[in-house]
Order: sequence, then structure tokens, then C-alpha cells
Amino acid sequence: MQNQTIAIIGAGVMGCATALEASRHGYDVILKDISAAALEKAPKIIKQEYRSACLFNKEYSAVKLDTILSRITFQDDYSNIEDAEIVIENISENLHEKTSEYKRLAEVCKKNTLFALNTSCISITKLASFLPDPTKVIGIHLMNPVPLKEMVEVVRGYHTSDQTKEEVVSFLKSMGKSAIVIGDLPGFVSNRLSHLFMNEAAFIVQDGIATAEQVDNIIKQGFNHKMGPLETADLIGLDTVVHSLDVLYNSYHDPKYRCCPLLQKMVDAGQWGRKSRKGFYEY
Ligand SMILES: NC(=O)c1ccc[n+]([C@@H]2O[C@H](COP(=O)([O-])OP(=O)(O)OC[C@H]3O[C@@H](n4cnc5c(N)ncnc54)[C@H](O)[C@@H]3O)[C@@H](O)[C@H]2O)c1
Repeated sequence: MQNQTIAIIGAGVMGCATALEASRHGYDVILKDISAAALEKAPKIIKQEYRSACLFNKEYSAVKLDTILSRITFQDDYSNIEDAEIVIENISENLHEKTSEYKRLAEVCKKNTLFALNTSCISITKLASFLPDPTKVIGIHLMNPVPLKEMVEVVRGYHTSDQTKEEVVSFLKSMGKSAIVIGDLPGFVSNRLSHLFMNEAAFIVQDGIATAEQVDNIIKQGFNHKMGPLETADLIGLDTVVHSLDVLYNSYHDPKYRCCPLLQKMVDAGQWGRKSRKGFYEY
């Protein structure tokens, strides 16, 4: 599939990292965002992600950063998106924002374009109902940081065809990723579990019985996790964590997913984790 065009919608944390990975594996990438600020920041995020991937994986520098950036077109419009074989959507975790964009994409994309949706929690079946051909829609829940995480949780919606699943698994393989294909319910496997964990860690800090550092150290040293739940929340972005908890709460109507008020307060105060340089930790 290399030398084909991939359109990536949303140039935030995940969109930039996915653009880096696709371009590094030879794809021409269109990276589209509606925010001029996000587009200006995107090459810097890609450089940072590239440098940190090189620290952990010596082979990563085999493709030079200049080559990678030369294959990515940064844009705020729909030019050439009709050339894309696959659209990877990485817009903020908000049903309205995602589905408004789908209406526009459906007008410009080819009929056989495959839509790979990167959402933390929203049902793929629900999102697919806003696109013209739900058989060509699938969830690809990429893990952060994308260059260092091989596993992708691939989510089949109600109508996703076998062909779409096979094409997406083979596309991911071409980027060095391995897929675990599962069925569709909000939060899938990873986030139904991880968001309970991060939310409860925030409740513990709110209750004042341990600091964020103590909570994370207990989990890292006691359970051999590489990262603690609050470090993970800062990495994901506390705004994204809160949006995802809201999706889980509204999907299952189960109080176990109620968002910790401290998390909501931090988001309202602009402390979104690494992306704003302050969350449970300072960066
Ligand atoms: N951050 C993570 O660790 C992580 C991991 C897996 C999945 N996800 C999911 O991936 C998606 C993106 O997350 P993120 O962390 O990159 O979010 P982010 O907030 O960093 O970036 C989202 C980007 O989407 C842009 N956007 C909004 N509306 C748009 C539109 N109509 N067209 C183009 N761009 C638009 C915003 O300007 C922003 O730059 C979310 O659904 C999130 O739940 C996030």
C-alpha cells in the first residue's frame, strides 16, 4: 500500500504521531486540522515524537526526519483528500465534532474510501451510522505514544465487512503494528478498564490520602506497571480522559464511570497534562 495517500484528520497528539508513523513507512500523508494553531504546532510535535522514538529505538532514525516531513502535507482544507485510500480520523473525543466532519468528508471522499476511526470510547457502530457506507468503517484504537506501541486495538462495528477488517489489519502491519480485533461497545477493552483505573487514582488524590506521585509509585513498584495511572492520564491529556469518562457514563448509565470532580476541575483550570505542561505533574 506504500506510495498511497493517507488522509489524517485532526493534528493533535494522536494525529501527529500517526502521521509520523505512516510517513515513516512510506505513505504520502495529508494532515488536516481546523485550527491554525494546531497546524503550526504539528511539525514541532512530530519532531519531538521522532526524537523521543529514536531514544528508545535505534532503528527509528533509519528514515530521516526531513524525509518524513517532506511526505506530509499540512492543511486546513479538503484539497486532494479524494486521493486518499484510507482516512484516519483523530478529531477530539466529541461525537458532534466528529460526525459534523464526517458529513463533509463523505462529500469529498471516493466511494470505496476506508474510514479508520481513532476514538477512545465512542461506539464505532454509532460513528459509522454517520458515514455513507458503514461496511467500510472500522475503529483503530492506536496507543499513545504511537511510535513505541506495536499493538492496536481494532474494533469491528456492527456492519464492518471482513474485507475492511483485512485491509485495515494489513495496512497496520505495513506500519509495523499488530492488531487485536475485538467487537464494539463503548470504551472497547482498553478504556473500559484503564479509565476506571485513572479515575479512581484521581479520587484517591482528591480524598487527600496520597499524592499523585505516591499513587503512581505504588502501582509501578507494587504491580510492575511501566507508568502509573496519573502519569498515563497526563500523557493522554486530562481533557481527553474527561471526555472519555463522559462517553462511558452516558453510554452505560453506570455510576462507576462518573468523572472525578478533581479531574473536571483541573481541565476547567487549563491543566490538561503534558500538552499544557501541567497536569498531575509539571513538564
Ligand atoms: N491522547 C491519547 O492518548 C489517545 C489515545 C487513543 C485514542 N485517542 C483518541 O484519538 C482522538 C484524538 O485525540 P488527541 O489526543 O489527538 O486529541 P487532541 O485534542 O490532541 O487533538 C484533536 C485535534 O482535532 C482537531 N479538530 C477538531 N475538529 C476538527 C475537524 N472538524 N477537522 C479537523 N481537525 C479537527 C483539533 O483542532 C485538535 O487539533 C480522540 O478521539 C481521542 O479520544 C487519544
